[in-house]
Amino acid sequence: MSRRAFVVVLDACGVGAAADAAQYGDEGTHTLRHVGAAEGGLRLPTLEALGLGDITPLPGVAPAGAPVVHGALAPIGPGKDSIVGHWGLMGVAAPGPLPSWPDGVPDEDRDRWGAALGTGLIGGRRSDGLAALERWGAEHLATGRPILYSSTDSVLQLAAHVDRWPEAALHDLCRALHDLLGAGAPARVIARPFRGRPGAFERTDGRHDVAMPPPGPSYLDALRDRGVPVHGVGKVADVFAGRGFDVAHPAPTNARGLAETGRLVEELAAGLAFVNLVETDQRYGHRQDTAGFHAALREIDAAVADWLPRLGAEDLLVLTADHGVDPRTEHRDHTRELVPLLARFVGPGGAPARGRHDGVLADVGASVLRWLTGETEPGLPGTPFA
Ligand SMILES: O=P(O)(O)O[C@H]1O[C@H](CO)[C@@H](O)[C@H]1O
Repeated sequence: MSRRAFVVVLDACGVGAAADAAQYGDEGTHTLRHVGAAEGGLRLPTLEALGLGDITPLPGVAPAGAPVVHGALAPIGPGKDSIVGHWGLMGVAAPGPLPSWPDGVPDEDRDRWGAALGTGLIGGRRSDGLAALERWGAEHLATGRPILYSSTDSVLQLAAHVDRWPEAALHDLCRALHDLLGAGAPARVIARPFRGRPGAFERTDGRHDVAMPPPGPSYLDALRDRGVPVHGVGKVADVFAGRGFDVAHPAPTNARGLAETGRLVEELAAGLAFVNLVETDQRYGHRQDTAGFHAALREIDAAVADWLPRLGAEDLLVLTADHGVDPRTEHRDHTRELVPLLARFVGPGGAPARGRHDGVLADVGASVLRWLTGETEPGLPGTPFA
């Protein structure tokens, strides 16, 4: 059997507040609806035809005549960032809240860490990433000390100018900080290299996430145990600390991610391609740039239109997300939301499978395992829809 599965994560494309969103201050959030409202309606003909507008009412997106399997999926553990979202899709939940610094890192900790690393650190506040560059970039250039900042997520970030810190050296420094913090480390320490001059700093494509391994086995491990090849595109292999992946294809931009996915649609002989398309989060979502967000969605829509005719009866395509980043919130952080499910595959009768499936993120991993191997993994959560 040479079955294939493509799971494509449209980063941060939430479809409405999760049941416990109030605990995160995220009542009433709905990323895609509010992006659509801000842009006078979403123009996404391919996703519309698949059934995006059947999942939830969205400005500009009509219900489809014959939607594929579609619904909304809820998170399976605490948190609302990429790492817990991607873990959740593959059946792993964080056992509890992971270390975070929503009020910033205390100065004494920042200075102690900086001394232990031998570099010194500046900043330390909770900050938007681009604002952090403008606030501390000149001081960083003058001192060489990397900029430390936090968010509401279990994340610490180190930003450094490429003239001061080659990207590889910054990646090593993030690994060193993660190791230094040991059991108190966040889920991720993220390297944010940048270039340019004050007032015109810009990030490079050299982002790197140093992540804690998932706290338990995932559907990726279940696939590998059964000899199924697993490919990661974009940051997905990083957020699993590489665990469960045979091949990682870098994709710092959506253009790269879409091109890599198109190539895998063409060439992958068998197995899973697990894809993250980062720009609706990193480039547009956190910046509350709804026009950019919509343009990125339209590029994805066009790519999906290109893939669909190249998929056969042995192929499963899942379009989903990991969390939200609602542009209407006062903060610019992630939002605790349900994520969309659009699953295109041929059902037992030989016709395209149709119908509604509301469940949890882990249903994606359960479906991939069953699609590719015919088996289930009783120790992991999730109900297959395929
Ligand atoms: O503002 P930037 O640096 O993009 O940071 C964002 O990126 C982190 C990882 O997704 C989040 O925790 C959020 O704070």
